[in-house]
Amino acid sequence: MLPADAQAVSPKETRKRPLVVMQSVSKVFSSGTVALSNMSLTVESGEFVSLLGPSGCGKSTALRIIAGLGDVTSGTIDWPSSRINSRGLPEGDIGFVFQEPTLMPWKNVFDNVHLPLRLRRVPKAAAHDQIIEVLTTVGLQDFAKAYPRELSGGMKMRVSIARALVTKPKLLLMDEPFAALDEITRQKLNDDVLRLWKATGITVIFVTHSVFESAYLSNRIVVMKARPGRVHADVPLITSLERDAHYRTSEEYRKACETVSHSLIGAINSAGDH
Ligand SMILES: Nc1ncnc2c1ncn2[C@@H]1O[C@H](COP(=O)(O)OP(=O)(O)OP(=O)(O)O)[C@@H](O)[C@H]1O
Repeated sequence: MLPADAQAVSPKETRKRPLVVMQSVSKVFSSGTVALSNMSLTVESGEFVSLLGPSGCGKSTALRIIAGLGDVTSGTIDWPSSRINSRGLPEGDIGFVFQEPTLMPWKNVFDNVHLPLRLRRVPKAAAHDQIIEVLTTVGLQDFAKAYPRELSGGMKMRVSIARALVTKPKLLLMDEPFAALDEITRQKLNDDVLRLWKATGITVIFVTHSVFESAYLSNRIVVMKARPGRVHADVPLITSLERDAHYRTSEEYRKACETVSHSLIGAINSAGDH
């Protein structure tokens, strides 16, 4: 007979288990700025969630708090399906991709990607296969010896993604990673991230200003509003269509963009209302 707790969880429910639960989180900086007020958000394993909202609505603050890069003023962050380490973060790590690639210019691509493993005292030789594997995943296997100055903006961002993935995290947090790139490169990287997400089953929380980007990538968009930052709407985006070049010109994508755009306008118009 199964133990009682095993009986209580069907396989479907196991898949749907929350990975991270933010409950009534508020963040007030020492300047007095209320960046977040009573923000609640549950993200389940395997979701691709975008946080979308106007500048200053607290998207980056929320992401940094989830990553353990900042503390909360009140409220809680829980990881119901993970073992927690001494820093209050889930074991198995979190990958973080910033808006800037933040590579070390004096190190080559291989060494830049090695960094998170080096911090865990994994020597280069032992990490070799893992690093080449993740570079292959982002299409940079032939650039392991190149230096950041020899790479395009899109390639540098791929290195940054490889560095975030090299520890095989369960959760990938991306803070407007492609905002500084040209449209074509951005679309290519959007496709790469989607491919990675599908291949690995990783959970992604993606911060963006772009309605079009969020509607292309996500299966759920959390629209935020400002003054103070909080959730305005939670928009599920379910489609049977493959997210590819055809999807970008489909009626379904156009409708998704329209729905999300209306929600964002509502968030902007009601900012400051309580
Ligand atoms: N370290 C900090 N100290 C004081 N105020 C801060 C700090 N970081 C962010 N803020 C303020 O908190 C609010 C939310 O900022 P945050 O960067 O989270 O918003 P955002 O939605 O990510 O904005 P953007 O889209 O412009 O990056 C803003 O008013 C910002 O000025």
